[in-house]
Amino acid sequence: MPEQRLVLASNNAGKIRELGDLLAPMHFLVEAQGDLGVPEAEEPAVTFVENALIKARNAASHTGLPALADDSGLAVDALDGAPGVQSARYAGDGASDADNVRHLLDAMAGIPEAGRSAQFHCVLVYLRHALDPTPIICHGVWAGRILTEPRGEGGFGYDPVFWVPGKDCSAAELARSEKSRISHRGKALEGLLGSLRGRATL
Ligand SMILES: O=c1nc[nH]c2c1ncn2[C@H]1C[C@H](O)[C@@H](COP(=O)(O)OP(=O)(O)OP(=O)(O)O)O1
Ligand SMILES: [Mg+2]
Repeated sequence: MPEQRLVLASNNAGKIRELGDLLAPMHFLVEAQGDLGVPEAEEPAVTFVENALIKARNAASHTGLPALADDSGLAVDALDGAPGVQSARYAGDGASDADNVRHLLDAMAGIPEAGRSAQFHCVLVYLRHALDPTPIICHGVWAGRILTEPRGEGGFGYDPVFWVPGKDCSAAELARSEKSRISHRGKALEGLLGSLRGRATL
């Protein structure tokens, strides 16, 4: 089968790595939007699904290619779901992963272990073209707990402070393949690939 080009509507190197791994067995030639000159989209919405649609449509309209976007983040129960869709800019515009992690640990100072439950969410949107009226939309959730100090060198974002129950380590201490098997992103992509396989045309 010939390879179908697909633009990944993300500028996050960690996501691009993980999505690339997971898409490798499919007949896609995956290209990151940054390599195709796609300008970054604003993410003005209050839901992951709306932001993911905006990012996918932006990439599809600038390239004329099918596009896959990922809008994701961390929801902490003790913070009423924050940082949520603000996860990437929790410590302010242009914040680094380390800045955001520190801001989160400060916001949760003094909260005991039993009150530190949290979930990662990932919404993936696949558009065949910018005006595709039937996007594929998949949502994956990963439940865990927020540590009091970072642990591990792998992954990205909030992985060093996300404790994975059942694995007894942080998400940053998991092998990349193991994280992808159980993560919010891995689960969302599993759903997406199932929907794509059921379609006559990609
Ligand atoms: O598996 C994950 N492990 C750790 N942290 C994670 C993960 N998945 C999302 N996150 C965090 C990173 C960022 O703080 C926010 C996503 O924000 P989000 O706007 O979707 O992505 P982004 O701005 O980094 O890249 P882009 O919009 O170009 O795809 O949630
Ligand atoms: Mg973003």
